[in-house]
Amino acid sequence: MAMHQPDWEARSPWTTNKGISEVRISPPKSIVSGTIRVPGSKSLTNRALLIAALAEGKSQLNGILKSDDSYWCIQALIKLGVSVDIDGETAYVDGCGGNWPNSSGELYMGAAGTVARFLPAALAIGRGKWTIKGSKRLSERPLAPLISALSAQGASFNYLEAEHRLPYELDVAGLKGGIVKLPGSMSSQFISGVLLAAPYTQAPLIIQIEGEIVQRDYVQLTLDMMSAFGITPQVSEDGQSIKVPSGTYQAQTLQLEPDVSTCCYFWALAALTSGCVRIDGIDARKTSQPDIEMLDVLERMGCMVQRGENFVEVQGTQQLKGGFTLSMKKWSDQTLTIAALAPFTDGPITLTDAAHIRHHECDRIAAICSELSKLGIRVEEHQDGLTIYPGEPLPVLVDSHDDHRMAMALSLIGLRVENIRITDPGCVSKTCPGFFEQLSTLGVEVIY
Ligand SMILES: O=C(O)C1=C[C@@H](OP(=O)(O)O)[C@@H](O)[C@H](O)C1
Ligand SMILES: C=C(OP(=O)(O)O)C(=O)O
Repeated sequence: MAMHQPDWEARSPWTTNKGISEVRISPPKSIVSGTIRVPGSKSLTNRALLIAALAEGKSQLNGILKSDDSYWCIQALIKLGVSVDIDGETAYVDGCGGNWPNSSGELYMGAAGTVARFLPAALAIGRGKWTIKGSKRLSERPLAPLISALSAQGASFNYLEAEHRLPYELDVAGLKGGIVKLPGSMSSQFISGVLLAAPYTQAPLIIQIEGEIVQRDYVQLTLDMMSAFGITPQVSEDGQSIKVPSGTYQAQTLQLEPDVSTCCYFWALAALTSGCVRIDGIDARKTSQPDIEMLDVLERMGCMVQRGENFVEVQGTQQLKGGFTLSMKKWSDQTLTIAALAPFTDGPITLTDAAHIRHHECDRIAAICSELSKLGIRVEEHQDGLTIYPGEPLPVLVDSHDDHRMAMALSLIGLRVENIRITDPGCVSKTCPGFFEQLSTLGVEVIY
């Protein structure tokens, strides 16, 4: 069967494993017990970078993620004329105060949904003409609701290939403000994207959200980051309307949290190996990153979880429990992780409310069903999720679909079964370039 070809152009200089066609994963030879540090959150990094670029003054962002998604965000900001200096995991951003120094050029978004959805509104507050391009997959991912909202606000989109898709030319001369209506059922990122630029519209802006929002907590992450830089929007009691005051973000020095979505693979590792993995730098009771919900599910499966003030430790168990249904609406990035844990539990697991992940880095529902089937695991595909049955995976070659989360989730199968082969391990660099290295540090056999 033909495997998905990587989109090499979207891999940044921060990628790892470039050109390596497959990786082979086998279980650790001894009990896993370790403490690790996980790189900064993609969601926090790209929000903080963009807000710092729009702010007045010089921000210092500590603990940034250095991955493809943040690289393309930084490159776009540099092309807009903002100075961004990286020293280790710290970014120094000299904000433009809402006046982009440059007004034209070509901007490449890589494969980053956050960049493609956050940047257009921020560009549209200024005057200029930009050509916006992205990876092949990003060019298939939905943008229409954001484009309609920005068009009604005064931005003009000229599509170079297909309507409402990347690549396009963007002609901008400021955003009017007032009421903006946006649906939230396809992606929360459209709402975050408009919010981030909203303090700079000509009149104060009010977002009216039509219907429900998937992964709503990511909108809260946006609101929290805006507040940290001095602009605090008001949210109506029912959560459907958000009023953003006019103003200018003020530069900050911030410490960003580790990426909880990445942490989940390592907590799942402990779960699957009866091992113990502690991750420093996370306070489970305080973080707003939605994927922290994974800890409750691991407990439900029988793991022991210790939530410390600045760490989370997961201790696995001999037999994981299954036999339940979970809604993934609020934290759907972990759908694939749970699907990879499910074969090793004692009962079927059904994951629901995740239809929108068909529009992520790949059609994630179809992709995970296809790869679990290749592994000999019984799965049923639903429009909005899947059911996975317990089983014994076969040692076969599986396809990462050029999707970091497919690769990281599928690698969990190799913690229980010798010689699980995964194509294109380099795709993890979208959010965690050091993923396989860290697996290996914890004693997992990783062979290229
Ligand atoms: O705003 C963000 O940082 C994100 C929002 C979510 O996307 P959608 O709301 O598009 O599903 C999530 O899946 C993605 O990994 C990060
Ligand atoms: C959906 C994801 O990414 P993006 O920011 O490209 O939407 C993801 O990281 O799982």
